[in-house]
Amino acid sequence: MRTKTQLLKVENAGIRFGGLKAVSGVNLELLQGELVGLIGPNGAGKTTFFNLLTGVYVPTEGTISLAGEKLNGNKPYKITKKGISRTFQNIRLFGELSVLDNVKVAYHSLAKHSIFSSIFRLPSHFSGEREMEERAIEFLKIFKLDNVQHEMAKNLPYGQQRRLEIARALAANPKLLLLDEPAAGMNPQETDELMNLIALIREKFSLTILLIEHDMNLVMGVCERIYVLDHGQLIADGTPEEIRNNPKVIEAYLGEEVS
Ligand SMILES: Nc1ncnc2c1ncn2[C@@H]1O[C@H](COP(=O)(O)OP(=O)(O)OP(=O)(O)O)[C@@H](O)[C@H]1O
Repeated sequence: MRTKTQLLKVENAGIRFGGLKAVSGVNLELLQGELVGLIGPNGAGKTTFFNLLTGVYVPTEGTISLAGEKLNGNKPYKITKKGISRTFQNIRLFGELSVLDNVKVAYHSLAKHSIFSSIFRLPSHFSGEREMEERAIEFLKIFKLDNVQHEMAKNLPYGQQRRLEIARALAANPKLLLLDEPAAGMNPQETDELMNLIALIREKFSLTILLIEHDMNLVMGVCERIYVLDHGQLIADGTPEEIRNNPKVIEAYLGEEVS
């Protein structure tokens, strides 16, 4: 059997806000191509952990490396370029821009053609722009959003906005995609479709995915492994079956409604 390469390595990472250790001593590893869940009760530190991975916060302890390269201290846009993209718990789209432009914006941040060629509208600018648009439309097709490409993002129904956010994150060509509660606010049918979509994009783009989700059916259904945070610390990791039966996890969730 071929061994998989390590993509993300997090060693003893944490952050404190004043006296509060929001995340502490986290060790986590993702292999290339894995689809892994990150769960935990409200306030456990999941989103803060994503903020550490993406450079929104600088860890006050530990190290984070992607493909062997240390990321600590890099600005978020640099970390995106190095290969980590994310979606947000509360959807963040450019509401006044079209669906297509929302995806193209992500390409622009990575575009090879220079500002000089853009300002002076040189041929290289137009070929770059055309290529970008074609690729963006390809993405929208995968997400079944090509038929609404000229709509303003803010006018899309909620489920489509969630899909657009994932499409935009993917357009940055990440190695690692972080999804923060992608099924929040979706009905069961939309959630099912989303599960299939996540499996499909992982396959198609050889992606590694880390998924925060409160919907246990979704997490248990698609993830190969799951990490569990509670009060900022990892209390368990394992297969969905192991996590389901782990007494520490059950205790952490006691009093919480597990959907
Ligand atoms: N910038 C900040 N300043 C101070 N405290 C913060 C900051 N960001 C997060 N926290 C605190 O860190 C803890 C973890 O919050 P976080 O949002 O990461 O939890 P979560 O697991 O994502 O929760 P939920 O499932 O409800 O989204 C909470 O106590 C929160 O109040």
